[in-house]
Amino acid sequence: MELQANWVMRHSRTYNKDYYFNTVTKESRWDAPQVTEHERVRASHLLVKHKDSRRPSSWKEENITRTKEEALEILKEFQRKIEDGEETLSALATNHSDCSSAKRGGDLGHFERGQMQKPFEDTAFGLKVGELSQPIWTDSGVHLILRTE
Ligand SMILES: O=C(N[C@H](Cc1nc2ccccc2[nH]1)C(=O)O)c1cc2ccccc2s1
Repeated sequence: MELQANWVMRHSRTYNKDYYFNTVTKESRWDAPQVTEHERVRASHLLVKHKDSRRPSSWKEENITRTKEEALEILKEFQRKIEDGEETLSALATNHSDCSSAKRGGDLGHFERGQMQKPFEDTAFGLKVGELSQPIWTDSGVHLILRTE
């Protein structure tokens, strides 16, 4: 089982059982300190909506009529540019994201679990800082997510 940083398992001869020792704080415990996953993350995203999106409208386009397939093709082209280092997600989100966060380079700020649509949350919490997601679908459309904190 993964231990939190600086914790090591030791064996107590007095009680003949294992205990846990923090090499930095010198604290010792009988119970293993569980790894608590990060409580909140910060992420930016680029959203391409389609005609069946929850709100098929954006600052860019009053009435969005593209199909889901077209939205995905558009997003995959953005993904290629970001992965090739040709463009940044922030620059592409500013000009092309159908989310109002486009005005902030796609930055959504910090959020905890329970705040965003589940597929988005699960993907964001599964990313390492600096990692870009694959295209993911929510009721809003198809997104690329970049975890920033
Ligand atoms: O829900 C929003 N915008 C929707 C589109 C959308 N749907 C999302 C679903 C998950 C994460 C971000 C998402 N953005 C819209 O503009 O139709 C948000 C905009 C902003 C702006 C700043 C910070 C948070 C948010 S959440």
